[in-house]
Amino acid sequence: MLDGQVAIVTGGGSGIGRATALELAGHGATVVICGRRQEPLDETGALEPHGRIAGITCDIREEDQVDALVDEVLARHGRINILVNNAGGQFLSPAEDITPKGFRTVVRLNLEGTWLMTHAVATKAFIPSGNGGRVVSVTLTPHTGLAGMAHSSAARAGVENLMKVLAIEWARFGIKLSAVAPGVVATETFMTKYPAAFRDHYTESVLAGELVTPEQVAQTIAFVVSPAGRAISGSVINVDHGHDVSQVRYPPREIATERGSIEQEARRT
Ligand SMILES: CCCCCCCCC/C=C/C(=O)SCCNC(=O)CCNC(=O)[C@H](O)C(C)(C)COP(=O)(O)OP(=O)(O)OC[C@H]1O[C@@H](n2cnc3c(N)ncnc32)[C@H](O)[C@@H]1OP(=O)(O)O
Ligand SMILES: NC(=O)C1=CN([C@@H]2O[C@H](COP(=O)(O)OP(=O)(O)OC[C@H]3O[C@@H](n4cnc5c(N)ncnc54)[C@H](OP(=O)(O)O)[C@@H]3O)[C@@H](O)[C@H]2O)C=CC1
Repeated sequence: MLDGQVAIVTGGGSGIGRATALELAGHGATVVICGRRQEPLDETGALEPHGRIAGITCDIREEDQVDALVDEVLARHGRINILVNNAGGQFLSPAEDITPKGFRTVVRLNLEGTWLMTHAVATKAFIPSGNGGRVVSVTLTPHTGLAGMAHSSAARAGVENLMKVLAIEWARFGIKLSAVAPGVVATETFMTKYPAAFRDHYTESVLAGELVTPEQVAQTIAFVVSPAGRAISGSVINVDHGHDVSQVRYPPREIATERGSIEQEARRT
C-alpha cells in the first residue's frame, strides 16, 4: 500500500509512534523515526525485519534540530511523502498548580514542535517536490477538555485547528493534513507514568471496558495516509471507543484528594 513512500514518524521509539512506524513499514514505506534518545529508536528499528526503519535523534522543539532532521532525510532518500506528528505528552496536574514554565513546556512540545516539523517538511519537501504530501498529527480525546491536563488540552486544540487551517491553505500544493485523536491507549508510558489511582480509574472506567491499543491507532493512521485516505483532509478522527462523547465528572470521586482535586504526578528524576 505504501511501497516507495518515505515517512517521518516523530516519537517513533515507543508506544503509538513505534506501532505506527512498524505499521507503515509493513505496508512498504521507508520510515525515519525521531526522538530525543537514540536507544529507543534503535529498539524500534530492530523490530522491523527488512531494514525499513532508521532512527535519527531530534528534539522537535528545537528549530535547528528539526531543520537538520528534514535535511538528513532528504539527503538519504531524496523525498518525503508522509509526516506523522506523534511525539508529545504532558504531566498531570491540577490547573492551579501549573507554573508558567510548566505550561510553556507542554505547549512548546505539543503545539510548537508539531508546527516546526510540519512547516519544515512542507517547505523543504512537499511544496518543492510538486507532489504534495500527507500529515497526520496525534492529539487527544475528550475534546470537551481533558481535566488534569489544561496545558495539553489547550495545545492539542491548537494542533487540531492548525491542521484545519493548513488543510485549506495548502490544498493548492496537494498537501492533506488531519488529526487522529486517541482515547486512553495502553502504552507503556500511560501504564507507568501517571499516579496509580489515576491510571487504574481510567483503565477500569473506559466506556468499552477495554483500552485502545497502539496498533489500533497505528492502523487508523496508515489508512489515512494510504491511497484510500486520499480525500481525507482537515478532519479530526477519534480512535477512542466513544471516550469523546462520554460525560465524566471531575474530579472522579474515586480518585479525588482531600483538596477536591486530583493527585499531582511525581516529578521525573
Ligand atoms: C475527563 C478526563 C479523562 C482523562 C483520561 C486520561 C487520558 C490520558 C491520556 C494521555 C495519555 C498520554 O499522553 S500518555 C503519553 C505521555 N507521554 C509523555 O508525556 C512523554 C513526553 N513527556 C515529557 O517529556 C514530560 O512529561 C514533559 C514535562 C512534557 C517534558 O519534559 P522535559 O524534560 O522537557 O521537561 P522537564 O525539565 O521535566 O520539566 C519542565 C517544566 O515542566 C514542569 N513540570 C514537569 N513535570 C512536572 C510535574 N510532574 N509536576 C509539575 N510540574 C512539572 C516544571 O515547570 C518543569 O520545570 P522545573 O520546575 O524547572 O523542573
Ligand atoms: N497513551 C495514551 O493514552 C494517549 C497518548 N496520546 C498521545 O499520543 C502520543 C504518543 O503517546 P504514547 O505512545 O503513549 O507516549 P510515549 O511517551 O511512549 O511517546 C512519546 C514519544 O515522544 C518522544 N518525545 C517526547 N518529547 C520529544 C521531543 N521534544 N522531541 C522528540 N521526541 C520527543 C519520546 O521519545 P524521547 O523521550 O526519546 O524523546 C517518545 O518516544 C503523545 O502525543 C501522547 O500524548 C494521546 C491520547 C492517549
